[in-house]
Amino acid sequence: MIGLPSTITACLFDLDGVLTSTAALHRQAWKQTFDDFLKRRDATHFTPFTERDYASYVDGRPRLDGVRTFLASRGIDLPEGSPGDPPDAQTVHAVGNRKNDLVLRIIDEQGVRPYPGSVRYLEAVERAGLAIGVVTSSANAVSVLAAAGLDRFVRSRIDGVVITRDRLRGKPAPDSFLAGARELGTEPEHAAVFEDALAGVEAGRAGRFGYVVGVNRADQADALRERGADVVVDDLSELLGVSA
Ligand SMILES: O=P(O)(O)OC[C@H]1O[C@@H](O)[C@H](O)[C@@H](O)[C@@H]1O
Repeated sequence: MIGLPSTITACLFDLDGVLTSTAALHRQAWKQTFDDFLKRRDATHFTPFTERDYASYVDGRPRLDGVRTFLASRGIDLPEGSPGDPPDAQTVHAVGNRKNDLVLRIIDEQGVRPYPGSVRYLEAVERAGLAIGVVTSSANAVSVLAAAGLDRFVRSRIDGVVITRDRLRGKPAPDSFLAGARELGTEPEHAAVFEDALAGVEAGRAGRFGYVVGVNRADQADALRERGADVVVDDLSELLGVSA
């Protein structure tokens, strides 16, 4: 038993914070990036980037959407710029590049760890014969999946690179999850979404997926439920041995 309704034939997992512990590394890199940016822009009125800012404006969204959404929340509008902008330029792309340099350095230093409960859950899902896909906004998913040794489970992957290439709207829009379901040949009503980010749970609800599992890694169980999670767990292993 894997804790899902019997109508579910496919599972779409977010990556950072659901399968691997990399969500905390992204949060750390974003905080440093935005705090440096805000201080440099106006040191006198500096108000730090908070956990709440991360959950509301950045978590789960594609990198550049995170930059735009957070800066808009502070009334800051930067030119888009272009992908090759140097990290110290005053553009949306440059801020994104700065964060990416930093997160890659942090990942390199601290390593990528899959949650043991998530590995056990993936094994159980595989044994139960359900299809497995990963749907993440991160453009670094290929290397993170490989470093965590999880690529062997994954039949389809929609990531930040695919989202940009195919011009999909990022989470909280449902497009990336809908693309994941399509790749697995499943209708959304027969697929379950697994998400730790508020924007991701919202995307699962907006796409009318058959079941949305909220994974509570940041003390936000109520908010995950409010955004549309059918069930909230602290770890995927809680679903093992449970019938929904
Ligand atoms: O910067 P990347 O690796 O493309 O990741 C984009 C986003 O990917 C999501 O998985 C994370 O929750 C966000 O924190 C991150 O910003």
